[in-house]
Amino acid sequence: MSTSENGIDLGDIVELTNPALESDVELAFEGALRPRSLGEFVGQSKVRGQLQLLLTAATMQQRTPDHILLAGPPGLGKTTLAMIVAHEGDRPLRMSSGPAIQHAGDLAAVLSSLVPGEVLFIDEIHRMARSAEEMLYLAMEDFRIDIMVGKGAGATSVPLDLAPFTLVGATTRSGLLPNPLRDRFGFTAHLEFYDEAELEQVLARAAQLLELTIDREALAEIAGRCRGTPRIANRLLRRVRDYALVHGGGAGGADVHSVMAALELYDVDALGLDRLDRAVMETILTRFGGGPVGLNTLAVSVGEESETIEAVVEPFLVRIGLLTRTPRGRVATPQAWRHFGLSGPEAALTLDDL
Ligand SMILES: Nc1ncnc2c1ncn2[C@@H]1O[C@H](COP(=O)(O)OP(=O)(O)OP(=O)(O)O)[C@@H](O)[C@H]1O
Repeated sequence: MSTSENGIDLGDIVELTNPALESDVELAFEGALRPRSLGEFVGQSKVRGQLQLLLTAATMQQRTPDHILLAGPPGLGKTTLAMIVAHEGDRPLRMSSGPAIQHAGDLAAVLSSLVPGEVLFIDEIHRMARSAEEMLYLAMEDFRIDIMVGKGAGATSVPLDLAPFTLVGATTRSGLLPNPLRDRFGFTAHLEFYDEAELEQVLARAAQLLELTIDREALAEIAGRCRGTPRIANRLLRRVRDYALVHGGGAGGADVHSVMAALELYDVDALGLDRLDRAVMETILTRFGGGPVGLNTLAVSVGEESETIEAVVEPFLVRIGLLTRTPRGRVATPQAWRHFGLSGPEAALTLDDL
């Protein structure tokens, strides 16, 4: 089994070839590449500095760190940071998610079994049941919950003390969190998309862990196409590694030509737009004359959940200047018309043309 310089076992990841295990392999791959300390975590320097201060102060005072909310689009490192919070303070970590907490009882079971100082990570915290949310208010503030015993007129609430813990909540939609919950976090970190220099660092680190030889030009080419997102950077790197392996006769090195060929094969264009990004933009441009078009209409037209469009697709398209959000709906920018090789709203097709 091969072990990287950082002591991470990669052999079991590389050796798995059964397609049925592909998603497990992806997960293992993601896990193996996760930075384990704030020092290893690339980019987000402001957030790193803020977290470092919060964690150091808690250690100096020998108390549990304040509750932390991590907000931002998927794949920017929220889960990784939650793990680092636990790891840096040498604290146990419990992982859960909003969709798994559909009743107050689900949350009570988790909270009542926490050990002192434990870090509780709740991913997609905006999707937790309202009744659980209310229980969480008291738990976060007083490390206490009220358990209802009995039913109807005879029901009584019994207070239950909890071990002090740190809640790390992650959300892609911080706007959906009720204010009372948001206010109970001692610190909110807003994660931003990564710039290309940072993504090159993420990729160089991952290539080293994967023992893949790749030059700077090739790293820059991938960095420009990964939507400002480390998860996508790592995923594209994996496809490039496959390509280099197959077409390089097993030598395993990658250059800019193998990067371009691999990414073209997987339909990742020069701006890093993927199939869904392109479907959204082409729908706005060709079916709706460039917009404005409402979110729900757009979602139905491309056959995707409106939540996915809003949280995953749009932030990136807005960031790279292809889309603007207006009160009347989404509008394609002149840059979008150019990128898709169309000459302007007058070139839009009518519905009958499609
Ligand atoms: N700053 C970073 N430096 C290096 N690698 C990173 C960084 N941020 C994220 N990654 C890598 O990107 C992958 C995805 O990160 P992570 O799972 O933490 O994202 P997330 O924000 O929790 O996503 P989601 O919202 O979908 O749960 C991980 O494999 C991690 O190794």
